[in-house]
Amino acid sequence: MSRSIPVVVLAGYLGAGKTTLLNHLLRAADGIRIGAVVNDFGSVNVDAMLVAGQVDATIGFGNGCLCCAVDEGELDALLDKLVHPDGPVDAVVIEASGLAEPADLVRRLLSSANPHIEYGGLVEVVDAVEFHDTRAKHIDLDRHLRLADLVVVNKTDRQSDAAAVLETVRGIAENATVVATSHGQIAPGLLFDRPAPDVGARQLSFADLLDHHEHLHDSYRSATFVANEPVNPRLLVEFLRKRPTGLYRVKGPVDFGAAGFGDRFLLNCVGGYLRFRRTPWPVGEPRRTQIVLIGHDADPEAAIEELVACVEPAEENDIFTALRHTDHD
Ligand SMILES: Nc1nc2c(ncn2[C@@H]2O[C@H](COP(=O)(O)OP(=O)(O)OP(=O)(O)O)[C@@H](O)[C@H]2O)c(=O)[nH]1
Repeated sequence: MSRSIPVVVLAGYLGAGKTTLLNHLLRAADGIRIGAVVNDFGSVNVDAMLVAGQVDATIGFGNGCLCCAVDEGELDALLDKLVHPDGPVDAVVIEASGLAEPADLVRRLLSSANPHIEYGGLVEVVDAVEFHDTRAKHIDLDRHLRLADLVVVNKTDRQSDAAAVLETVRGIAENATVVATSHGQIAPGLLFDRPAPDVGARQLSFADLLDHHEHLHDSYRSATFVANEPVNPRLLVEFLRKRPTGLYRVKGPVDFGAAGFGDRFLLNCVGGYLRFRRTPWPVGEPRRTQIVLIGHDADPEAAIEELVACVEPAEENDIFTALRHTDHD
């Protein structure tokens, strides 16, 4: 099966902590090979990463601004070096320069012709200490927060009233997952895939459906929903649209049965982004839905109960709700 490589865009105003967060991800990725696309080589700890065998591909830009440096074609060429089925990386992080417009970068990424790329979310890093000043100086900050799929409120170690900053950010970025950190220490599992558990070919019990994992030290939780009966496309899309904001990523193969023309619909839902990729079921892959839910401050168990309620026969037009969000291979 061809791999899809998540590409995460890391944005935030000058000095918010983007490079610190990237370095943390490179250190803590635990076997996930990250390709880092940066605009300032000097500040990324490339030597240390090479020593630890953690960096497999890094590409820098001469003029310091990714957004200005590449048009759509050039971004594609750049990602082609990093992203192909047998390529050297499992995930890519593009660090936008402090002044870049994140919407441009996301748009360029989404229109990429590279078939192996998967949108991995827009992460906006915010300096908790400078938040009010930055907001006063940059009228675009609120808009950037609203665009973000994940907001990282960083430098909470230096902000005595971090709770107030968090509340303000949550009020602005209503649909984003908001995480408080110091030194950018978010759980890599919030951004990048972990392999789905192998549930084998046996009959699944309700306990299997509720199979979930807590990563207490990582401050994120994941759960896996498995269904052997077809899922109703309308109910699934409604669930995804209304899910709690903390449920950051939802992904995996979905079986809509005859309503889905017997095809496999690969779901990739990150923050406000929702897309299915429709392909025939690969030979040997069991036709069943296997969705992984990854969240921060969210209750995956409650979400799984809602997903159980989506296992329903589809009405004639229900598939159109999913097709509106579907790409063909
Ligand atoms: N106290 C504290 N310092 C931090 C934290 N995160 C980052 N820093 C420091 O803040 C400064 C800026 O961090 P960077 O990671 O370089 O920020 P950036 O967003 O990449 O900056 P630009 O590339 O200039 O836009 C550095 O000196 C970091 O060591 C944090 O959570 N707490």
